[in-house]
Amino acid sequence: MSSANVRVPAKINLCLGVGPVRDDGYHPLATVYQAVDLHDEVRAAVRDDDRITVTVHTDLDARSEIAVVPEDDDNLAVKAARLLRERTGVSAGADLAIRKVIPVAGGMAGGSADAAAALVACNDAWGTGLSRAELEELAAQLGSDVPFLLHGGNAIGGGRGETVSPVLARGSYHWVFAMADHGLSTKAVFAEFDRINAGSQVPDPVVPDALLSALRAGDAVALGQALSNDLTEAALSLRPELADTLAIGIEAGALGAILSGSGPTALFLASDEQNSLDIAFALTSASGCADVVQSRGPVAGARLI
Ligand SMILES: C[C@](O)(CO)[C@H](O)COP(=O)(O)OP(=O)(O)OC[C@H]1O[C@@H](n2ccc(N)nc2=O)[C@H](O)[C@@H]1O
Ligand SMILES: Nc1ncnc2c1ncn2[C@@H]1O[C@H](COP(=O)(O)OP(=O)(O)OP(=O)(O)O)[C@@H](O)[C@H]1O
Repeated sequence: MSSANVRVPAKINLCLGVGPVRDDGYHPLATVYQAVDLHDEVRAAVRDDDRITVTVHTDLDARSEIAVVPEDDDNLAVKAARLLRERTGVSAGADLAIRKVIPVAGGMAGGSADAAAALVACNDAWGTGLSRAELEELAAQLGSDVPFLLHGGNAIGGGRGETVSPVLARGSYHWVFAMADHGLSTKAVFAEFDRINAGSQVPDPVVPDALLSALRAGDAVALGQALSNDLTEAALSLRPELADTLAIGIEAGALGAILSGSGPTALFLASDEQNSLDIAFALTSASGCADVVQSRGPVAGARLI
């Protein structure tokens, strides 16, 4: 029986501009995504019958939220496989096996990553032969972040996050991630953003010029200063202790610190390997911080291995 294995990265948002809520409940975004070296793997094995099953394997048992990754049709990887099957009319089923490393509900698009990986894995295992562009169309239907996880590298995200366009960027960056011991719901953080901004005029979001020129120049110091996230106030309102985590990393010499997407993962830009170690060491003692990971970015998007 044919099978395919795909490696897919987590994402961070170097900036996350959020506009006023749209009629469909989503918010317009202006973001710069970066794919980082923290990967899930998804294997698709073709079945004789038409069932699509999923199993999730992880070493992340220190973080209890792993229990909430569904091993049924609610798993985003299964939804991706079903969508591809509907689109192509293929009749086969698949057994999906996810090796989970990306934190769950951490603001690093873990579920979206598995959906992107499942599209690439099933497209190969079933021999359905859709192009990258065709897979990106399906990806946008699965979630705001999914198209970027196919793309990888650095990219500007528009619309509700699903439109991805290239950005001129140089350099490889050292990141430190502080994973929280409890996830935050993306939906709840956007709802808190609306609550905080009720009655005020939220401007249309933009990608800051300072961030684009820092990336063009490959200037880590300037990038550290340009990092921004419009969901910070909302996420801190729901999880005030994250402010302490951000402060600890800055105190340890980080070039910049922000929450990843809707949080609660906090991310820190380090100047080099030694600075990254110093920040990681300082964070291990932060309360509410379940794990600290050193990483690099950018890396490629979902790829067959
Ligand atoms: C916060 C980010 O991670 C930034 O990259 C993404 O916007 C979230 O992407 P995602 O998890 O793929 O989000 P989706 O599955 O599309 O949406 C989850 C929920 O988040 C809210 N949501 C999401 C994206 C967006 N542009 N506006 C929203 O208001 C909506 O309530 C939605 O029901
Ligand atoms: N394959 C999957 N991996 C993780 N979570 C999944 C998956 N499929 C469905 N889910 C559900 O999606 C919820 C959000 O998980 P996810 O890890 O994608 O959040 P996130 O990283 O905060 O997302 P984002 O950064 O895109 O906002 C989980 O609580 C879980 O119930």
